Amino acid sequence: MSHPILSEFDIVFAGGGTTACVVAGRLAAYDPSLRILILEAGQHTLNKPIHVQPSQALLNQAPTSTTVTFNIGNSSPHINGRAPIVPSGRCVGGGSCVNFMVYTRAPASDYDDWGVDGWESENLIPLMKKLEKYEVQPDCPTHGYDGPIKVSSGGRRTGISNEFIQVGTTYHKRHYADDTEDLETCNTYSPSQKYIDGITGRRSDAAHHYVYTQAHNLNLHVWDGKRVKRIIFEDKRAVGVEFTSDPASCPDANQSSSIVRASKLVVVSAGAFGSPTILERSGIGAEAILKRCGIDQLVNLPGVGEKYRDHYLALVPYLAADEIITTEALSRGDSILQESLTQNGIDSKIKWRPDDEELKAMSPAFQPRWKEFFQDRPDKAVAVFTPFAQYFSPLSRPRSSIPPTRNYMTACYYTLYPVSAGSVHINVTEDGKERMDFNTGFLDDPSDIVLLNFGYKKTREIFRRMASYRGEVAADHPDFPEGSAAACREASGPVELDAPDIIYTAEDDEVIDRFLRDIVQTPSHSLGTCAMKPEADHGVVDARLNVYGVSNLKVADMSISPLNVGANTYSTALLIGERAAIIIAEDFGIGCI
Ligand SMILES: Cc1cc2nc3c(=O)[nH]c(=O)nc-3n(C[C@H](O)[C@H](O)[C@H](O)COP(=O)(O)OP(=O)(O)OC[C@H]3O[C@@H](n4cnc5c(N)ncnc54)[C@H](O)[C@@H]3O)c2cc1C
Repeated sequence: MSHPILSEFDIVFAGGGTTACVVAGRLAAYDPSLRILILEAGQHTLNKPIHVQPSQALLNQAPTSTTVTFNIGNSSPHINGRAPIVPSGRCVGGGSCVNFMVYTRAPASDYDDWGVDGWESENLIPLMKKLEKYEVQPDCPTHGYDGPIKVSSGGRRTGISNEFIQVGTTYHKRHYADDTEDLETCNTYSPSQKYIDGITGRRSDAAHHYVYTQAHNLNLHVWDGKRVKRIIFEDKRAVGVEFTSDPASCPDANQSSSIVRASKLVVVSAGAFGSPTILERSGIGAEAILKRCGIDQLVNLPGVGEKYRDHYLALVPYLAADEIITTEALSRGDSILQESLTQNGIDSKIKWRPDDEELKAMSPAFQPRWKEFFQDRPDKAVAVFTPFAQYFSPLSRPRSSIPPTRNYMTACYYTLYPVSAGSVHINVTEDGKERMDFNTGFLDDPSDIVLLNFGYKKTREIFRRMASYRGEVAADHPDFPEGSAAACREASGPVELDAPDIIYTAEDDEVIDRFLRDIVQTPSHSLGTCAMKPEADHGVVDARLNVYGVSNLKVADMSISPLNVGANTYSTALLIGERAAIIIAEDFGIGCI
């Protein structure tokens, strides 16, 4: 089939999300004569309130939203037969323009664990500093102060964050620190900072801070609403990209294919879902998968689409006192205080590690994982606990009606290094249509439910001691048997700090596990499907991000992360972008700033 050849560029990016914007923006600044094209399935984000105003973040996840893709996983018995939904960004700037702006960074040792030349933490820390402007506190040695990405408290803090810290440092007996994002500290209560510009109150995303700032550069092009089908090769050398209009973001556009040529490089940067599927459509992947889709194999890389990883999130709401400040009005669409426009409702947290007593109280199914992975690594947290100052129902339980108007607070906790892993591949249905074959792997390994179970109990103990606690939202908690000491109900106030912990029976534990398998969901931290590791170890790209077996083709986004990271993933996506820009500049002999 022949396609019209539109044009030629030096570099073409397949996908224009977080990492692509960092790489393209940096390269355009390093060498303004480079002809760069970004092909992005979603639409432009420039100055659109839904993307720049923090309080509107959740609107991107409304059921009718076209700014995210709702990736639907296969149903699994480990989550009670549910087909989980994992949103990912679909717009210029990708996840960075729709995410929840929670600022966390992985321990430096996570990057050393990757074991990849040039990606050791000592090489990456200068890049972490280069990318950020830490507005919270001056003179912190691991933070940056001149970078494009602003980090602040978001201004006004919601009422419950101090209560969470107060109970954490007394009842939960952990210390407090102003900053636990120094790449080392964990198990310490702290404020939670945000990817929000403290001066303008706007979201700090990759599109506005790397690409739209280069608007004067006529060699940097962004074509939105363009879905990349595959990479075009000549003798295993990537020379171009075939694309159509994206049917979701441009439903009325002509769907015929076009080709654009890349004289120097194609960078696949379509995220943990888009990147492996573009490679597979281009003939790069496992033989059996390509064969079932009728695609001729160009390179046998069985690692493509494998080892999908995420974090596991539970959202458990509580009733809260009438007099506190929440962001409840935002979710109801009520008129809100001007200061709340720059909020995301998350103001404190702990990156938690269990102590001996807590470990003893958990099911022994977690012990081998603790010993093998966590015990001797004091900088690795097992989960993040954070209070959210409004009602938040799990993705799996859409409520038919808005909950009664009153104040709520939600315990959000997510586990950081689950053992379970999944996969992302293409498949073709009987009617010849392509669909994604996506296994999340959620809770496949028995050790993973243990931490979620204990997280429910521990966050409940913390929440029921917070001054604003007024009981549980029973419909969104486990349905404990009648007479259980754990039964959920409305309360007139908190229990005393030294009140005894709730005692759960074996039957209660089963109910909690069933509940968690019903509600566990993604925090949208998908990664790992085009891993940067040796080819023999099912790797897809080498240390310089080159796809094995072909030339002029790199992958740069969260899909290259060879292992999970102990943090929300925007920080790592930005970091991969900064490192990729340097690698490409070096390949091209361009000096970097
Ligand atoms: C709803 C949500 C909330 C999150 N909250 C937080 C948070 O609070 N804090 C945090 O640190 N992290 C958060 N994250 C995670 C973080 O934003 C992501 O890890 C990060 O943005 C991923 O960057 P990426 O470059 O790998 O992929 P993306 O930013 O997803 O970019 C991939 C881009 O490729 C495009 N694409 C895909 N396929 C194609 C194709 N075939 N053709 C053309 N384009 C294609 C997509 O439209 C997308 O724009 C959140 C993510 C989401 C989705």
